[in-house]
Order: sequence, then structure tokens, then C-alpha cells
Amino acid sequence: MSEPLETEDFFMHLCSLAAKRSNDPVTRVGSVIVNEDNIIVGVGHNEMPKNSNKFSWEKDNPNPLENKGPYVCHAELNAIVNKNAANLKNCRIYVSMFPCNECAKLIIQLGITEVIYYSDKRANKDYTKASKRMFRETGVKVRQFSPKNEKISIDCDEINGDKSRKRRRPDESDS
Ligand SMILES: O=c1ccn([C@H]2C[C@H](O)[C@@H](COP(=O)(O)O)O2)c(=O)[nH]1
Ligand SMILES: [Zn+2]
Repeated sequence: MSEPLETEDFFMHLCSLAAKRSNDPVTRVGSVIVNEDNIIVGVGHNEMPKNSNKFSWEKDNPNPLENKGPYVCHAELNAIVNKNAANLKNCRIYVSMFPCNECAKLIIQLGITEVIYYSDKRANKDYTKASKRMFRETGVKVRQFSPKNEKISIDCDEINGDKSRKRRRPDESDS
């Protein structure tokens, strides 16, 4: 049995797990919002608007309206709209990638006080620079975080403990 996951490692790994739900073929992003008691109040990944499969995941089409950019709902936006709390004041947001300027605005306006990110691979983009400027100006704390164990394994069958035991079929009864 592996060591228990530390709290922050758990939140960042949960971002990676949420990101795995994305259909974006290039960049999958996950986000988790946590309140002051370390309770998760929202989870999201980047995805196209609900109820349509008409939007393309392209990014280099000469027609900008055929690219994903104008349509894709960002992971942070989805974590926010999926919230199960009355408000997000004083919450922290964990993200697998540094938030863009549009997500930064949402984060600030909702009263989220800290952004914890894994990747800063878009650091040279103006929208990232604008996010950082907004966070700085508004006092939102920002910190990069890598889980102590960057790789974890997820095996649902661990719950059965004894790995030598044959997994029970759904139709098998106790007797
Ligand atoms: O704050 C952000 C910024 C971007 N995303 C999503 C939106 C897209 O699906 C990808 C970025 O695609 P690239 O091909 O790497 O440009 O990331 C997000 O969820 N949150
Ligand atoms: Zn964004």
C-alpha cells in the first residue's frame, strides 16, 4: 500500500485527473476549488459548451471561427460554475496550468484569494502576463506547486486489499 496522499498533493493530482476528462487533443486542463476548511467546492476541466458537438478543437484554422478558442469553456470557469457552495469568497483554486486573463478576472471577482498552479508553460503569452498583473494588483496570492510524488497510481481494485483475490463479477452474490 502506498503512502497516504498529502492534502495539497491530492488537490493537484485531482486537477490532473479532472484534466483527463477533457477532449482537447492538445492541452487538457483541470481545476479544483477548495474552501478554508479544505473542502472541495468545485471541479472542472476544459470542454466545449454543453449540448453541442459542432465545435472544432482546431487551433490553426485560417478562419478564427473554426478554432476552439472562442468556444471552449476553460477549466477554471467550469470549476466555478460547478460550485456547490453559496459563494467562493476566501477559497483557493488549484489549476494544472496558469489561468488566462479571462479566468483571472473571474477568480478575482469571486473573492478567491489564492491560485496554486502546476504548469506555467504559457508564461511568455500576453494573457498570462495580464493575469499575473491582475493578481498582483488585487492581492491574490499565486504560487507554483508540484506534488511531492509527481506520479501516483490509481487502482480501484486496491480497495479489495488482497491483490491475489479474484475480482468479483457484478452478478456474484455473497453466499
Ligand atoms: O485559463 C485557461 C487557459 C486555457 N485553458 C484551455 C483552453 C484550451 O482548451 C487549452 C489551451 O489550448 P492550447 O492549444 O494549448 O492553446 O487550455 C483553460 O482551461 N484555462
Ligand atoms: Zn482561462
